[in-house]
Amino acid sequence: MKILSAEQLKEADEVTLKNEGISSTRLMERAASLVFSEIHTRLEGADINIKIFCGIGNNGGDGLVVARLLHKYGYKVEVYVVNYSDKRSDDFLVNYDRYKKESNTWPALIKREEDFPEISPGDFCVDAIFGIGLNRPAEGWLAKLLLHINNSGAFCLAVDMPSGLFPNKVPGEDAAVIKANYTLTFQTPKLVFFLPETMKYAGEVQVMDIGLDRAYLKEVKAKAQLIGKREARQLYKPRDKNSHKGDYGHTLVVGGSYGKIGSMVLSAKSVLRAGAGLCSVFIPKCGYDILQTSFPEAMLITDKDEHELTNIETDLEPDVICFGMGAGKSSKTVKAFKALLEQTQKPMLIDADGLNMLSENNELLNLLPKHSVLTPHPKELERLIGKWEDDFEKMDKIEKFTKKYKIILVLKGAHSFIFSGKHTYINNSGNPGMATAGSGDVLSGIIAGLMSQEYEPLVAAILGVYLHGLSGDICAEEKGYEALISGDISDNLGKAFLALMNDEKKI
Ligand SMILES: NC(=O)C1=CN([C@@H]2O[C@H](COP(=O)(O)OP(=O)(O)OC[C@H]3O[C@@H](n4cnc5c(N)ncnc54)[C@H](OP(=O)(O)O)[C@@H]3O)[C@@H](O)[C@H]2O)[C@@H](O)CC1
Ligand SMILES: [K+]
Repeated sequence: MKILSAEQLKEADEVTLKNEGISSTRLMERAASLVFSEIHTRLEGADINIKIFCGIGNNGGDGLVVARLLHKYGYKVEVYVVNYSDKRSDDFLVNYDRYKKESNTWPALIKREEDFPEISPGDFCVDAIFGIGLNRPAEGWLAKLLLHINNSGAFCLAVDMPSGLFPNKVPGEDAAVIKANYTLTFQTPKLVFFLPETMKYAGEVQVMDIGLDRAYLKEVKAKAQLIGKREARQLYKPRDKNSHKGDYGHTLVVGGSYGKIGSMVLSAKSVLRAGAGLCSVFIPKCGYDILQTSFPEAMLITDKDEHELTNIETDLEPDVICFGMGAGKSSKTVKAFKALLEQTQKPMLIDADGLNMLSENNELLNLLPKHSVLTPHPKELERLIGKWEDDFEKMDKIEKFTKKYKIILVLKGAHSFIFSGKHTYINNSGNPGMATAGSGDVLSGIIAGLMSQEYEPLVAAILGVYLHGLSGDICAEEKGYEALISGDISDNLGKAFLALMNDEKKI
């Protein structure tokens, strides 16, 4: 699903009005009616106090439509107009009158702290103060109102965006922003719902299709795309019945050092679980028994050194090399890595200590084969590209980095981001149970395993990250977050492939 900017959404709004020949009031009615339906479906006529806070722009107009419809259906509604300015939008005014007519009451006006209503923890608040039109931080009594809603302990549903959250930048540290429990957002998700610094504000997000112009939505160039099951499924290549293991490629997994052979077991297993035809493993001698015993499906080659990688020599011609897990970064290993890079033309997957070696020996970056996939977590990323001010600057820096070295970068996190230089893809599978040792080793194996099956590196990265998260979701259903360990993610990858093609299953 495309993630559009506020400017693009406004343009889509205008194109829709023109092409459908409808008024903006009609479009507001359509959008806000969906919000009402969603609330009505969930509350089922419950006898609770609903407090609706409306700004004076179009987000406030949406709030007034919701208020009118809830009132009509017999809900106990109190409406507060947050009077931060006298410049009311036309559709706000239309719906202000409609609300008054429907309810025979005047909404309460909030223009200073003394006007704040008491909010009980059992109340249901609707935040329709600001949407995508926020252009400066909320200040003074307005900021206090946002915090008053947050501190009330009441359930808060945000319309389109939590108020105080900018669509295109990170709010300052002391900024007042609504912390919504739930956000019903119009047409496309907003980028800030997925960035580590801002994702806490939106709570659970649901996208409402308000029927903006299809042709516009199809044509518009989105800066980022959200990857859910539908998008991931389109990337999957079904197997030909008449095929053999040679058709699914050969991955060579290189890494490991004394005490860190487990990471190699996890990566290598995941290579085959992801469907690669063959998997060879190159490790220091000390890992021989461990690997042969725990993963007999792999072919094994050892370094001359007992404890670390010193010379990665093989006669193999793998389709992809997955490098770095548990490798350490001694000077001997750096030398071996350099020699490996010099011999390799095909895109590689580089993870963990492979990334750390790149950060400490920048000249190696120039040796990376084109379209290689790097899979850092935020700390490894910082070592690679330096510090950033906020998530937006981080994204800019990553874009430049990926363009400069012609690589693909997977930034691991609650929502992993995949950067191709031109586009950004945001993964929407996975859960907090996956924050566990070895989870990244499994991901490297999955992506490399897909690369060896002739998935383009970018496609392998996007599909691999999605499947990794989906498998984690399946594991979490069975085991809960705490007990989930990374071997489970690898072992359940088969179920993830099945779930990818299965509409009936919830995940
Ligand atoms: N996209 C679509 O297709 C549809 C969109 N719809 C809805 O429209 C919403 C966007 O509405 P909107 O443009 O009127 O902006 P909104 O967020 O209500 O802000 C209002 C005004 O607040 C002001 N202001 C800003 N910051 C401020 C501050 N810190 N402190 C004080 N004032 C501040 C600023 O005015 P300024 O003072 O800068 O002139 C701004 O214009 C969108 O989120 C969705 O809910 C649907 O109805 C239908 C389909
Ligand atoms: K809002």
